[in-house]
Amino acid sequence: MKRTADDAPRAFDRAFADLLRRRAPDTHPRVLRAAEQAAFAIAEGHAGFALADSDDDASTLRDALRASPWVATPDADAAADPAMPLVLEGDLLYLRRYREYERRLALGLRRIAAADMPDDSVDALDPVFAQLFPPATRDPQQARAAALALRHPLLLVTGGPGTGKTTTIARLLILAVAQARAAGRPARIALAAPTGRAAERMAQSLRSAVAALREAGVDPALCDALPLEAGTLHRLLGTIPERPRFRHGADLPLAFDLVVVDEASMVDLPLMCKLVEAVPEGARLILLGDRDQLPSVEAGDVLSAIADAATPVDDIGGDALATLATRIPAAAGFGGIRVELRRAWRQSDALELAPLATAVRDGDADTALDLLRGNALQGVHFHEDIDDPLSPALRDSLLAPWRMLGAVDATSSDDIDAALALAQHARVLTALRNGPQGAGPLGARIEEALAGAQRAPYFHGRLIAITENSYRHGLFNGDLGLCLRSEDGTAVWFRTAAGLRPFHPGALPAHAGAFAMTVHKAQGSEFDTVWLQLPKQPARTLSRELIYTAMTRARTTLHVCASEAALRAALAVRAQRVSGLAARLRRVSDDFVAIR
Ligand SMILES: Nc1ncnc2c1ncn2[C@@H]1O[C@H](COP(=O)(O)OP(=O)(O)OP(=O)(O)O)[C@@H](O)[C@H]1O
Repeated sequence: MKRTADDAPRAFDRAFADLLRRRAPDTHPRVLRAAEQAAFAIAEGHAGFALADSDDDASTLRDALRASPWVATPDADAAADPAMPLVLEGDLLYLRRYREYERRLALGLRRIAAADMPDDSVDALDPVFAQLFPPATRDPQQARAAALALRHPLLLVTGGPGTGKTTTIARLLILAVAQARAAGRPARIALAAPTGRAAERMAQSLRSAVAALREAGVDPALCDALPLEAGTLHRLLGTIPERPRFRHGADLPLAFDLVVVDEASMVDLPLMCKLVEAVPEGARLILLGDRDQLPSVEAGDVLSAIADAATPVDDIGGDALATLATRIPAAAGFGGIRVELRRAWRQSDALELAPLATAVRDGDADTALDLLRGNALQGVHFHEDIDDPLSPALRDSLLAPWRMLGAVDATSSDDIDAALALAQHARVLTALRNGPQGAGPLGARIEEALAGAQRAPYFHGRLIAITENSYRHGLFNGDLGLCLRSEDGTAVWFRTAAGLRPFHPGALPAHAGAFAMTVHKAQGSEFDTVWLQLPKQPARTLSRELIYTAMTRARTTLHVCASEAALRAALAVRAQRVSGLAARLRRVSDDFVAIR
């Protein structure tokens, strides 16, 4: 991926290069340019700058960097000299800080994956396993994932929407609890996700999966031992006000034996590093996610890199737990195991998304356009060349659910609860924040259409979203609030962990209008109806992962407003990130396998 004029480094990146030049005026301009690119790479979501992307000849640049006093060239596992701001490893130039995150993350993952697991016999668990995964109706990948978790400390469970990740985790946790009980150990389990919304969704799906298992006759004592709450990773690790570091880390590990992280594709490099370092010796880590979704906005496409380095498992056969739970030799990987769930189980008569999602994921624009234009997919509507969801043809159906909010009576908590559900029913998703098809201006125009140009800032029926975590309020990034007027004045209502709660608008943490939001912000959420509005002109943020993520947020109805040109441009781009993590995990794996 060659860089183009519109992804030029920012003033900040230039200032960094300038600082190096002022400190050592004889620094080669080539090195300064590369330093600027390494700083800019972080802003673009990469872990480092690939020399192959430079305008300079890569081998001349490599030599210049090696000769520079600003550039450390340590061994893969060794810490870089803190006096040097840049690190060159292979053909990647890193800012030292991010190289250290990547190195520490690789070491941490290797440590977790190499841990000895108690060599419990699993024979006693056979009846539970048979009950959880009745052989006649079992999805073999789901059963494998659950069985492998008994003997592997590092497991990735990947798959698209509705492939049964939560269903599998519920069963896997029951098995893990049964395993711990049989061995007389406590089962200390933590459930976490990168955002409050994703954590809440994880907990909800898990609760309903466990309720179904209970109904199906699974031992209530096992069901009762499962955690029913999930929190954000920040909460799990323990934020310290005004400080970037967490309470838990290598020196104060988490007090859990099994940590399960949902929506792991959203976790960035620094956070994954801190999480992994806080996982105690001998504990298990399970990462769940959809690797085709947009990676985190911040540096790293961490889940993809770990998945690439992990050993894929889909060929161990047999029906018995003991066979399935075999420890897989880590010959080709670093000890991490990956099970990919492929079958989509969610039955929705309303929305037939799978063929379109697959075409988008594979970047097959011809098929995607045929499917959209053919109008044959249940629940999917294509509005070709429409660059405004408020245009006369669409306006009424877009606004209909939100117009009903105007009539809500804010005195009855049942009505408020129903209104909050209704408010969350539909959402406009955009690729951009600004510009005519950006979330900001579109959201403002929706508000105007609902409440007029002279509207009160917190008009009755306005939907807002919290944009920061506030433990004090019990409100988290992505939480949705509905503004309602009553005799007592205007209040913004939220569903919090403590139930339905009103807040005074002036007392809220940072927030923004929420009728329209960017796809990035919508990650980890789902809506009955999604209106995806693409920009009129092809834009840099477009990628097939962005379109895939947006489309898979829809539960029953998907409207796509786009031109052929914008769709084709988006599907031609993969949101891939430059990262040394997979290579680092594979390289260390050689030593690791030799040691084992
Ligand atoms: N093996 C199975 N047999 C029957 N139904 C299944 C099976 N696995 C999953 N399901 C059903 O499919 C639906 C989706 O499953 P689940 O919520 O576990 O998927 P998920 O991968 O976690 O989805 P998402 O990422 O979209 O939340 C649920 O209704 C679940 O009951």
